[in-house]
Amino acid sequence: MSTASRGPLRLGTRKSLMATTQSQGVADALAQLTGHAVELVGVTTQGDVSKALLAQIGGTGVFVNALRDKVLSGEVDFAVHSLKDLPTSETPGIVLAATPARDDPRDALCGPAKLADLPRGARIGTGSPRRVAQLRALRPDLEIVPIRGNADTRLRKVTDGELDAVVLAHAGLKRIGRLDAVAEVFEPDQMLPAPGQGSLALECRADRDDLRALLGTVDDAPTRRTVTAERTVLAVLEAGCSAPVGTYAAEVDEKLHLTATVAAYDGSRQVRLSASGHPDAAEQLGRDLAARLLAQGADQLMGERD
Ligand SMILES: NCc1[nH]cc(CCC(=O)O)c1CC(=O)O
Repeated sequence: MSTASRGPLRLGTRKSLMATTQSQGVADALAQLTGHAVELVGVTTQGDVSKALLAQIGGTGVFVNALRDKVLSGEVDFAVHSLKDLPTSETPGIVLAATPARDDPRDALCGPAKLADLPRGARIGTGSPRRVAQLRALRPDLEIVPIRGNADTRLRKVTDGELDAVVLAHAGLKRIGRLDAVAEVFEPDQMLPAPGQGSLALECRADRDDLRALLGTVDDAPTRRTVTAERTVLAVLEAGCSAPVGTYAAEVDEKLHLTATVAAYDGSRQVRLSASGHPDAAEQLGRDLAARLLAQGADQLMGERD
């Protein structure tokens, strides 16, 4: 089956504004680089249908599986995901064909003031243990309120006065056109992002070599290396996207730098370590750093919950 003879490429995407914006960006880039028309196919995932279910089964994979099913059945040619929503385990029959150039990986505080200027006991909304733990380490006085829902819903809780601020990914806010809500962007030394945050993932069937090559045209090698280092830490720690694990990798002067943290859920303790290495040894760098985190008690920390 040649890709060229089958009409437009069908791109499977979730239907939210954030997802369709990022998918359209990929579609446009592919069309420009390869001359192939790309059409978006909206797919409803379990995570979109039921908030209760999302809470029950946890974040890992709920946004991903419905898209993967459509890729495997051939209903779509490939899918675009937020990389940080992808479990680290491999899926039989599916390959990660490309990671396009990463958007800003940092987290952002959305509200009327910077973190240091919020009043004592201010109410901050986030459902992510990683963000909870790092916020508590920065400002132990804050009241942290668990929230769910899409970015717009969360931002509305601030404008409605229910919360003083919320923490969201800068990349997502940019994609939905809401950077106006940002009061402060956290530097990695304040808050380490989720592994792969700000990156996209293009997945297709492993047996479609022609398509893999075509999708590979939008791959960005430095992004691939940095997210490989970050996600290897997560994989070795056997943690998912809802674990209190933060990472940040970047290439500077032809070296790959990686920092990772594992925090207790109550933010009382964190282990945080850094390492540098050759960019072509990203996986080894991640593995070694994870081993050092474990040696310093990372698994005990992750086991402690309030
Ligand atoms: N867990 C939901 C999710 N998945 C990806 C993003 C943002 C975009 C990205 O990280 O690529 C978000 C929202 C958020 O964390 O604020």
